[in-house]
Amino acid sequence: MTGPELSLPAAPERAPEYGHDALVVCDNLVRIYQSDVVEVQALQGLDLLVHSGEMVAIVGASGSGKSTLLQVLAGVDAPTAGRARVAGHDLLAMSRTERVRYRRHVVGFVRQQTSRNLVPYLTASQVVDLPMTLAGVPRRERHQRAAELLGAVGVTHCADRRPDQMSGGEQQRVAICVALANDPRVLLADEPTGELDSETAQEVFAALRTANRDLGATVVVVTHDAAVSGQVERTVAIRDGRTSSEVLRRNGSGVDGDEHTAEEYAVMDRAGRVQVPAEYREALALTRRVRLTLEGDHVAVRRDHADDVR
Ligand SMILES: Nc1ncnc2c1ncn2[C@@H]1O[C@H](COP(=O)(O)OP(=O)(O)OP(=O)(O)O)[C@@H](O)[C@H]1O
Repeated sequence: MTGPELSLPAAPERAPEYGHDALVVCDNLVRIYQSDVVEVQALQGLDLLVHSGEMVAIVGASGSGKSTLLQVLAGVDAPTAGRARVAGHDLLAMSRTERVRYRRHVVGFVRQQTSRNLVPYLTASQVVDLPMTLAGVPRRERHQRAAELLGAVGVTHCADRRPDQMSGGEQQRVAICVALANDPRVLLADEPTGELDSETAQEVFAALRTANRDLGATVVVVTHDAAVSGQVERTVAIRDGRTSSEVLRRNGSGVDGDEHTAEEYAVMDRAGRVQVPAEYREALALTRRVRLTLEGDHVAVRRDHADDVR
C-alpha cells in the first residue's frame, strides 16, 4: 500500500543577487585609510551599478571619494569591506596574479596628469604597443591595433612623436589608446580633462565617446567638468563616500529628435535609505525625526511638530 504523497511547500523564489546583470557592481563598499593617528572613511557604504555599454560620469566635491572608487575599480587599491565586482571579477578576493591579469585585460585607466599616462622616451605607437607586448600579442597584430586606435581618436599624426612633441589633448587621446590597447571591458578615467582648456577637453571627451560607442568599452569617468558630465546619459553624484543622487539625460522626441531632458533622482539604498538634500532639510527645518506618509503615488516627508515643543 502506498501512503499519501508528501507535498513539501515550494521553495521560496530567490530574489536575484543585487547587480546580477551589471558589469560593475559596488555593494556597500567601504574603504578606510588608517594611519597611526587618523582614520579616514573615504568610501562609506557606496552602492553603484554600471551596465555593459554605458558611459557614466562620477561627480562630487573634493574629498568625496571619487578617486578612491576609481582606484578600487582599477584594481590598484583594495576595499576594506563590501562587495566590488567587475566583469565577474571579485575585487576583494583576487590573488596577486589575478590582479595583474585583471589590470592588463579587464580595465583600462587614464589619469588626470597627462605626463603620468605616457613614457617620456616612447613615441605614441611604442607606448600603445607596450601593454600588448606585455600581454604577448603578436607583433603584426600589435602594429595593426595601435594604428587603428590612434586613427579612431584622431591622433595618427602623433604616431612617431614623443609626449614632449604633443599637446596635452593629444597626449590624453594617446593615453586613451594605451588604456584600450588590450580591449578592456571597462575604461576608467580620473579627471582626464582636468589639465586642459575647454576646446581640448572636448576633443578628449569625444575620444572617450568613441571608446564607448565605436570600440565597445563601458566608460566610467570622474570629472569636475560640467561640460563633460552634461554630455553623458547618466551622472552619479558622490557625497561623503556614498552615491547621493543621479541625473539621467534622455533624448526627447523633439522635431529634430535632439531634445534632451535631464532629471535628477535621489539614490535609495537597499535598506530603503534616501538622503534628503540639505537645502530641503533647511527649507522645512527637518531635523532628527520626520513623518512619512504614503500619498497615493508618492511618499511625503513632513516635519514632526512634536519636536518643536521639546
Ligand atoms: N592614501 C590615502 N591615505 C589617507 N587618506 C586618503 C588617501 N587617499 C585618499 N584619502 C582621503 O580619502 C578621502 C577621499 O579621497 P578621494 O581622493 O577619493 O576624493 P576625491 O573625491 O577624488 O577628491 P578630489 O576631487 O579632490 O580628487 C579624502 O578625505 C582623502 O583625504
